Amino acid sequence: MSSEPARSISDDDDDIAFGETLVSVENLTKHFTTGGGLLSLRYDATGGGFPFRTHSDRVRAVENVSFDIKKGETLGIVGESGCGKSTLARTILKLHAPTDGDIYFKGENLADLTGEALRKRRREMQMIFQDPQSSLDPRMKVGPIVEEPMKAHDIYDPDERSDRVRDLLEKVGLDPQHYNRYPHEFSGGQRQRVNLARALAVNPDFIVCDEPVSALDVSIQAQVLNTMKRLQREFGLTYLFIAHDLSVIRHISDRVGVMYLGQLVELADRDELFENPQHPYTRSLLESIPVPDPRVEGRRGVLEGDVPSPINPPSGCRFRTRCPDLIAPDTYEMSDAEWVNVRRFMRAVDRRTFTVTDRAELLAEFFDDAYPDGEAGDVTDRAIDNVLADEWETAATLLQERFAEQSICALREPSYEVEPEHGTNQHFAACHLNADD
Ligand SMILES: Nc1ncnc2c1ncn2[C@@H]1O[C@H](COP(=O)(O)OP(=O)(O)OP(=O)(O)O)[C@@H](O)[C@H]1O
Repeated sequence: MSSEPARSISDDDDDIAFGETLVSVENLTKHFTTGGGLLSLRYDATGGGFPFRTHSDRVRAVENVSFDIKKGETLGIVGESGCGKSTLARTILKLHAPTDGDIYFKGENLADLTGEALRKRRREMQMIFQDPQSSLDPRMKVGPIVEEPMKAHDIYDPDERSDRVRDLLEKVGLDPQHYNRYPHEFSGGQRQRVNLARALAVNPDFIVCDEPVSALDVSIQAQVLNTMKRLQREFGLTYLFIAHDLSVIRHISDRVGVMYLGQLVELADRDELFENPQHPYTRSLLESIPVPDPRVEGRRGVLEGDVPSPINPPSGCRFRTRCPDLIAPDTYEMSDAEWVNVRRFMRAVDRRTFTVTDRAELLAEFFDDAYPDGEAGDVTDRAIDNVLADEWETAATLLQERFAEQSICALREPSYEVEPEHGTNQHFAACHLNADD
């Protein structure tokens, strides 16, 4: 966390002390319903032209997410595209209505606020988006763009506002003389600085940054991130910082949350998360960071398989269908080596990643060192017969039902606290491997 700000420009009497909880997100859930609205009204070509309604799908974009953010800290949220990062950000700021769960800001439940109280909280919570170009009106000069939120919230008189704009332009690293320039006259990095000035114009406490440097050249990213850090110290800001790029997250965050398919799967201090990751998904993400020296060999490409649909996510742990550490079902007696082979065979059948000509070849490829006995062996035998008879679908279903679906990873949703090795803050990891038994 950055040190106590040298100067606070906040005018509030309800200020939260540095290091105390500013934002609390509790069991936040956001589902989108698609396909069942007006757009799904179709004309039935065979039935007299009356519109009929198709079934609707429920996209589980964010599910049961909880965390606190302390005043003055940066909480980074990382995850692959589509895992729900933007939806989480927008729901926290009430740009989407939550399906369930609560958001507390300065101890107040945002759901309970209306009118002036809600307006005030909205002013205190600002957002910066990924694309600095499209979030700036090309017909407006930069001065009025930065001034506009002050007008909207009716704060400061007109002279104060334009002085404040010039001051803010300087603070974000731009020339105050650029007041009369248009957005297209700036580079991408400069435009993101204009966005920062605009967000700061209304004295926020909390800024949600949704991929703010992803559209920028790598060489510019660090400069903008360093400016954001400096502004954080100067104005006592708290950031929720969303990115898919782990190096960006590592650079800016005090704590990091990892999202997968709408859920938070791990949350820990920055160093703890990067040095002692406890969720197989986090480990896979960290291992997929490109190695600068191509001669250094890592365990690369471990994130196999597609991300399942958020409309019908897997039961239990959502990462289990891709997890390299899926836990063996305790219904069978299997050695570790046997389970590793069964799991590899099951995944390969599911994804049809091999061709076979006969049983001996298949056994050599998957079960050279260990073949399961007893019931697990019978199931594997049947699956092999199915594959050899070109009945892949039957084999895949059999293996899924008898092995994958019997694992604790499929049967129970995981949620565990882990003893941190770095620092003393909470380390949360939603993986059954962390169950202490
Ligand atoms: N308005 C919407 N209506 C229906 N589905 C939506 C809507 N907004 C997002 N989604 C779906 O919710 C899921 C999460 O999307 P979201 O944009 O939050 O992910 P993300 O992690 O921010 O991805 P990216 O980094 O690509 O922006 C996706 O499956 C997405 O298609």
